[in-house]
Parts: sequence; C-alpha cells; structure tokens
Amino acid sequence: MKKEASSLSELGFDADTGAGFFRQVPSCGRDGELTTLRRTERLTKVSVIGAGNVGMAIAQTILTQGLTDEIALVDAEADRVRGEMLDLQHAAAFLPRVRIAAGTDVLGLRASDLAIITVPRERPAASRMGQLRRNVALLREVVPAVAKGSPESLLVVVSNPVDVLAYAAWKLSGFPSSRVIGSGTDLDPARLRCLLAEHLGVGAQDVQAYMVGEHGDGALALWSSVRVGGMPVLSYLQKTHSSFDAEALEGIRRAVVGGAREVIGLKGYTSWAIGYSVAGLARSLLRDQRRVHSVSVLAKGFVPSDVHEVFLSLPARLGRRGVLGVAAELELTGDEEMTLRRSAETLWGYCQELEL
Ligand SMILES: NC(=O)C1=CN([C@@H]2O[C@H](COP(=O)(O)OP(=O)(O)OC[C@H]3O[C@@H](n4cnc5c(N)ncnc54)[C@H](O)[C@@H]3O)[C@@H](O)[C@H]2O)C=CC1
Ligand SMILES: CC(=O)C(=O)O
Repeated sequence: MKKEASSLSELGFDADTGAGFFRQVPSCGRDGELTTLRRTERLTKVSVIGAGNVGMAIAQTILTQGLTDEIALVDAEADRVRGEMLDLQHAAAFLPRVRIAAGTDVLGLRASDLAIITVPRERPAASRMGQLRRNVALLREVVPAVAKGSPESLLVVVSNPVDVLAYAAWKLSGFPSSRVIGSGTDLDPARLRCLLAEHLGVGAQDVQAYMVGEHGDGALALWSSVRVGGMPVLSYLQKTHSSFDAEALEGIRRAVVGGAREVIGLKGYTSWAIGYSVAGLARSLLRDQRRVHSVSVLAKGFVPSDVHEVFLSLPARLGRRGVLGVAAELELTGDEEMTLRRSAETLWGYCQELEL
C-alpha cells in the first residue's frame, strides 16, 4: 500500500490531513496527533504473532467482527506476512475501518492491547519434550519483546502444547497471571456442542457445555454442565435410559478431542474453529464482556490438588483486565477429580523441566 500512497501524495493528496477532500478542523490536530490522543482513550490494537494458518484465521475473524481499530501481523517470513497484510487491506472496502500493519520484527511492536501468540506450527520431533523445548526457545525470543513493547498488554497463547506454553509465556513476560491466558479448552466444548447440536437438530449456540483441564486428549468433559435450551442432558439421560452408560459418554468425549486430529489428517491443520474461538476471547477481553470461557489460567488454588503453578483450563470470567475470576467450585466426580489432578501433575512435570 505504501507505494500507492506516495504516488497519490504526488497528486496532492495528503494521507495525514485528507487535504483536498477535507479541510482540517483546527481544534482536532493532524491525524497523527489524533491517533496519539485517541490511543490512550479508545483505539484498540491487537497484535498477532505468527501469520500462518491459525494467526490469519484469528486476524480475519477479529477483523470481520470489528473488534479492533488496528491489527499488527508479525511473522518471520517477510513476503508471506506482507502478502497477507495487502490481501486483508484490499478487503477494506467491505469492512469497518481498521489499520493493518505487518512486519518481521517483534521488537517493533508497540502498545498492543492484546497480543496473540500462534508461533510456530507443530512439527514432528523426536519427543514431546524435544518439541516443547523448541517452542519454548521461540517464546524466549518473542514474549519478552512483546512484554517490552506492550507492557500493559493482555497475552493470549494459542501455540501448542498450549497449557505449558501459557505457563512459559507467563514466566517469560513477567506479567501478572491475570494477563496471561492460554486458549486452552475453549475450542474443545465447541466441538462437543457442535456434535450434540447436529445429533439433536438444534443450533450449537443452544447447547451449553464446559470442558476443563488439558487442551487435547486429556480434556475433561463436565457432563453436569451440558444443557440443551437450559435442560440438563445428563439428568434427561438418567431419567430416560435405564442402562445409562458412562462408556458412551467417554466415547463422545474421545470423538470430541479427536476432532482436531481428524481435521489435521484431512487438511493438514486446524484454523477456522480456533479463529472464531480466539476472536470470542478477544471480544470478551477487549469489550469487557465478562463472559465465562474455559481457558488455560494459573490454576493454583483452584484445582483439587496441592500442585503447583500449572496452567489448566477452568471456567474463567474474562474482561478488560484479563482473568477476572475462576470458577471456585466445580462439580466433579471422584474419577474426574483424579483426571484433573493427573493432568496437573503431568503438566507440572513438563513445566519444571523447562527451568524457567
Ligand atoms: N490451542 C489450540 O486450540 C490450537 C492451537 N494451534 C497451534 O497454533 C500454532 C500455529 O499453527 P499454524 O498456524 O497451523 O502453523 P503455521 O506454520 O501455519 O504458522 C506458524 C507461523 O509462525 C511463523 N513463525 C515461526 N517462527 C517465527 C518467529 N520466530 N517469529 C515470527 N513468526 C514465526 C511461521 O513463519 C508461520 O507463518 C501451532 O502450535 C498449533 O498447534 C492450532 C490450532 C488450535
Ligand atoms: C490443533 C489443535 O490443538 C486443535 O485444533 O484443537
């Protein structure tokens, strides 16, 4: 866009004042001054670090939902990120006005209200720990730079393994835990809701469900939270099915957590659902919606365990200051409590190995 703007300037258009078309209102200052003034008052900036499949799905959804005034895309691949920026800028005529910028240098990021981390893609590694170390090494570059340029920012980590990387981002940023959130299991119950909605012939938004714990295979379905139009599904099944079967529920849970693997097997990655999920988090955070999402938060004191500083997904109230509260009382069976405790122990093992 830069090139076109400068040739338009040669024709007498001035991007700062809109000169030619508009005469400046003396009291409002030039655009640059206005931007500075409004930055502190009202303009919102979201930065997406990693403009791959997931980063771009998130950026695109945030853009179409009009959740920010400015998006900054950062990616190590200069051509790719510039191409993505231009492509989105070309959509300006169809969207609310948003400034879209792009670059390769995370150190150049300034004054983000929300920074979303989606680097890098999962790649096969000799071991889970090997992969984790590689991703944490990347976060060591990215997170302190984000924290330096945007010390007041909220941080949402999407990169996998999301619970451990959210912990790493918390440690590396030096931010209070209330400002560091992993997207966690926000996506998992969405898959459960989709499955139930299709089965029951209702809209997925009419199905309520929460999943907690680890994102992915270990995610725990809170069956007592599953409701359709306010009706508890579990009590309904208990009333109508004399041989109500816990194994059937486990089968559904497995299908839900296996949903990502199926999509990855088919198209190579998942992107759209996580795009909407994270845009939903961005809405709750930036617009101070105080909605309850299952996201990965510092779980110390909230899980039925004496463990540690792990990040695990729990129903959390999200607003402009980040995590405003975490569900104090989960209704868990003995087995569920044990699963959650086991997840916490496993994650803590990984976190300790990172020596952050
Ligand atoms: N938490 C969740 O529910 C989900 C998490 N994910 C995770 O999101 C992550 C991203 O996945 P994709 O977008 O599919 O991968 P991708 O490979 O398409 O995108 C990653 C991007 O990161 C960029 N990158 C790598 N190193 C960088 C650096 N040092 N600085 C700036 N940019 C850098 C790459 O150039 C690439 O464009 C993965 O870890 C994936 O597992 C994906 C879907 C759901
Ligand atoms: C990849 C992944 O974590 C997901 O789509 O749930």
